[in-house]
Amino acid sequence: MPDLRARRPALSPSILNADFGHLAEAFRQLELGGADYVHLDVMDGRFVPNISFGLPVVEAARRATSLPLDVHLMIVEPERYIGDFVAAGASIVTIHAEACLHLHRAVRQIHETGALAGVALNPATPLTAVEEILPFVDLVLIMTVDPGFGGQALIPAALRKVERLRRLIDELGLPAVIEVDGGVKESNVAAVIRAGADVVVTGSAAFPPGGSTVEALQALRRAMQGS
Ligand SMILES: O=C(CO)[C@@H](O)[C@H](O)COP(=O)(O)O
Ligand SMILES: [Fe+2]
Repeated sequence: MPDLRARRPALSPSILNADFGHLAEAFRQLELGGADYVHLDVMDGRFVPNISFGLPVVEAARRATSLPLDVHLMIVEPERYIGDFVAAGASIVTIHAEACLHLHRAVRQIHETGALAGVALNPATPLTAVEEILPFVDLVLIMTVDPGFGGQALIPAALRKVERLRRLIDELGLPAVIEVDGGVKESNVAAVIRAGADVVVTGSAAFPPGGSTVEALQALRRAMQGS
């Protein structure tokens, strides 16, 4: 399992905006560009209005790359599929607090399967939704857009939530890392890191239409270092 605290700030590009006809090439580009993780956005058409992909793509990703797979489950009742996604190759399984009634049990289930556990919050969900589970998770994912689609603009108010979570985690001395997902690009990634992100997800910024993913990731990394 990856040591989430060893690589900070880390880059977890999402393949949502990649060319699905050439996924193996997308994984190669992410490795060449120096990605730390690969972010896989699983959407069920119920928790979010969009359907993306499921287990076969996670399995294919596992075969195509040695990078740790950071699986973001935007599905209702995620506890029903935790074992399957870990068996498919997920290193980190992140479930939404809004989608899961018994978070404590689900987080324990993720750990029992041998993966790292993350809990995600939508922009309108207050931090109190994760306060009680915070000591038990490896990662908290703060959505800076409403989930469901790539290419949306980051909601600036959501960064204030990242700042508050940073303070809370540091005050309590907890090991959980903060991942920020949605609308992160070269022009705002430094601000996202200054707000307290340990891991940043970039979807559309990692796969610019007609552009180079390797160059995009290198530019993001430079911007991250200038934070
Ligand atoms: O979870 C999601 C969207 O629901 C994200 O991971 C997006 O895939 C990120 O894409 P950009 O906002 O960076 O284009
Ligand atoms: Fe995501």
